[in-house]
This record gives sequence, structure tokens and C-alpha cells, in this order.
Amino acid sequence: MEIIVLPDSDAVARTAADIIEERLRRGPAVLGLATGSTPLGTYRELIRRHREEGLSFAQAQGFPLDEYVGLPASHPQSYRSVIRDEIADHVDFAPGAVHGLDGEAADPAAEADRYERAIAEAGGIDVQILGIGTDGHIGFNEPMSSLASRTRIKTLTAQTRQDNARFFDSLDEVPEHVLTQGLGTILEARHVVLIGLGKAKAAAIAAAVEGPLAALCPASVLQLHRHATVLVDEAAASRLAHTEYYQYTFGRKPAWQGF
Ligand SMILES: N[C@@H]1[C@@H](O)[C@H](O)[C@@H](COP(=O)(O)O)O[C@@H]1O
Repeated sequence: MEIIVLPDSDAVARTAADIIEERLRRGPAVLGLATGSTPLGTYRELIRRHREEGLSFAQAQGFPLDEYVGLPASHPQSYRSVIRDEIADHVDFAPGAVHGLDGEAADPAAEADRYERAIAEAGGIDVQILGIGTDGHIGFNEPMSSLASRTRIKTLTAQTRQDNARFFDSLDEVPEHVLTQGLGTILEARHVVLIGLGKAKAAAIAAAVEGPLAALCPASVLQLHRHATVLVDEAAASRLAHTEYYQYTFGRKPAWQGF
């Protein structure tokens, strides 16, 4: 794993956008798109580069990580809406190039299998952007998720429902079930970029990076990934102990460009 500590969320967003831009400029790219507040700065930076610098997504495809069960695509908090509103509608993806899990599918298991096939048919994910939950979840793979799991239906923990309640009118409106790419699915992405911002994520980042590989902290599975980059601001890095192994870039070029 490559851990890069940056001074603030803007620097993290620029660095994540650099990684995506570099891949887009190399040809058709399959992007794994996370929701939540963490990647929003990255998406805003990509939109800016599209508008001002001609960065094109015309050859790219996008696969959201997860979706709430029971929310229609038109619900503003469905992850299909969020991805549309925060990135897809503001750049030049070709029609149909941004996929999504159908949270209203009558047969969620069949929908999960369809999604796995769609990712495989696209050639697999080139760059997967990830946020992290305060309990260490990635996608919606809650603690104790199988480290080999595939896309499937999951039940949210009380903590995650509480964390995500800020996006809804009340806690009662937060769905209890979700569809999410599995940890095994995420591990197959060619490059995984985990972003952590703010003090609230410091414990989860420390457990993911320095803790044991354990289903208790699903993000720790990234220790098995052959090309995982962790981008954190100083606050999210504040509980990392082994700082001698990490890059404190502060203005210097991050080393991921060497890959
Ligand atoms: N399913 C999403 C995750 O993909 C995201 O990483 C997490 C953190 O959200 P935030 O970035 O808003 O802290 O929230 C949700 O649970």
C-alpha cells in the first residue's frame, strides 16, 4: 500500500483527480465511483478539468459501488441520482456508459449477479475510488463482511444508518438494506484509491492501514491489493503511528506516478 498524507482536502482531491486523469488520458477507462461526501471534491475537480482543460470521459465507463435497496433511481439519495448529480451529468460520458445497481430489483441476488457480469464485460475496473465508513466499511461492506465477498445484498449497521442519516430527513428514512460490490469485487480493480478526510475517519484509516487484516475492519482487505493508494488529509492521518513509512508530500509530486 502506498500512503500519501496531504495537507488538506483540496490537495487530496487534486491528487485523486490526477490519478483518474492520467488513466483517462491513456485510453478507454472503467472507473469505479464511490458516493458519500468524501469523493465530492475529487468529482468537482474532475468537472473543472473537463470544462477548463478538455478532460474527456467520452471513452470511459462508470460503475457506482453500491445502492440503497428500495429507493427508486429518481430518489435524490439513491446512489444512481447522487452519481448523476455529482459527476456524470457534468462531464461527457456517452449515453449508457454510467451503470448502476437497481435497488428496486425484484430479485436482488439476480441484480447483483448481473452487475458482476456487467463489470466483467466492461473489462474490469481500472481505477476504483473509495471512501471509508467510521467503522472501516468500504462500499457498504460492513464489519465481518467476507473478505472474498462479491456483489450482494447487505444489512446496514445502526452506526452506518446514523452516519448517513444526515442525507435524509430522518433516521427512519435511511434504508436498512443495500446492494454493494463485495470486497472480492473491489480487490479485482486494477488500482484502488482509498480517500480519508477529517478526524472522524482517523481511527478507521489507522485500522485499515496499520491494523491486522481482519473482517472487523473491511478496508484492511486493501492490504492484499497489489496497487492500493491511500490518500489522507492530516486530520485523517492523525492516528497513524508508523509515519516513517508514509509520504508527506506537501507540494511534492506523489510517487504513484512511478507505477
Ligand atoms: N456507501 C458509502 C461509502 O461508499 C462511503 O465511503 C461512506 C462514507 O461516507 P462519507 O464519505 O460521507 O463519510 O458512506 C457510505 O456508507
